[in-house]
Amino acid sequence: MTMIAYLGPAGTFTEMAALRYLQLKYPDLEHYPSRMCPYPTISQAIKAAENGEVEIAVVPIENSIQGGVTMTLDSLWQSELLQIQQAIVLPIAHALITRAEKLTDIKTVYSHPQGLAQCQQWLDQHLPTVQQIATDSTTEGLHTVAEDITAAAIASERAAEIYNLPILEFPINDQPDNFTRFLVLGRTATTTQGTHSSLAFSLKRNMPGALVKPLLVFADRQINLSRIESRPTKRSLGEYIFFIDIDAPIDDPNFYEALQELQSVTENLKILGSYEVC
Ligand SMILES: O=C(O)C(=O)C[C@]1(C(=O)O)C=C[C@@H](O)C=C1
Repeated sequence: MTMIAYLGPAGTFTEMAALRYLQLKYPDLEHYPSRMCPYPTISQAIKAAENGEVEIAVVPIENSIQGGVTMTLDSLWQSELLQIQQAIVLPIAHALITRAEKLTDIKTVYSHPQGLAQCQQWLDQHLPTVQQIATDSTTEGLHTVAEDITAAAIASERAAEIYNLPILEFPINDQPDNFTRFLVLGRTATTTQGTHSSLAFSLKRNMPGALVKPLLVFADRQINLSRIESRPTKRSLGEYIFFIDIDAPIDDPNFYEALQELQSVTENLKILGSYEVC
C-alpha cells in the first residue's frame, strides 16, 4: 500500500497536491486519508521517502509569485535516491482564519513564509502593526488560532473547514493568479519517463563564462529550458548549483546527447527526473 509523506499538519496546500496525486494515480481507491502521513517540515517528509518509511513524498517546489522553495531545492540536490515522478500545479487562494470578529482585534498572524509573502501587500494595508510569525506550514498556527482569539492564520479555506475555524477575509493573496508547483518524489527504482525533465549541476570552476558552456549545450541543440534557478553550494561564497527544467523527455535522443556532453562541462550533474505535469 503506497504511503505518502507530505508537509502537514492536515489542511496544507501540499496535502491537497498529495490527494490530487492519489486520485489521479489510483482513481479506484476508497479511503485516501489512510495513506497520508503528515510531517512537520519539508525536509522530514523528503527524508521519510528517502529512508523508505514511505514510498512517496509530496513537496512544494515553486510559487508563481515568490519563486523557488529553497528547502526543497536543497534537499533535492542532497538526495542520492529520490527522483521526480510527477509535478502537480495547484491554484493557491489564501484565507485569513481567526476567531476575532474584526481586523483591529488581531495581534498576531501565523503562516508559512510563502503564505506571508504571497499576502504581503494585503497585510501591509490591513494589518500593518500586527506581529507576523513564520511557521513550517500554513496550518501549524491553527491550534493557536483555536485557543487565542487575537491570533490569525493565513491558510486555505479547506484548512478552516478541517479545524472548524471561521474565515474573516478571503481571498487575501496579492495576486489573483497565484499558483504553486509541487513535486511527487519517489525512490529511483520507480523512475518514470515523462514530457518534462529536471536536472541540477555544479560547475567545475568559478570563472567568467563557466555557465555559458552548459547553456550552449542546450542552445546548440534547440532544447528549450523552461526554468533556471541557482542555490549556493554552501561550500564557499559565490559558488552555485543550477537547477534546470526542460520541456523534453529524457529518452529524446537529442536530449540524451546533450546530457552526455553536459558531463564534461559540469562538476557534478544530477538527473532529478523525467515526469508529467498535471
Ligand atoms: O504550508 C502549506 O500549506 C504548504 O503546503 C507549503 C506552501 C509552500 O511552501 O509554498 C505551499 C503552497 C503555498 O505556496 C504556500 C505554502
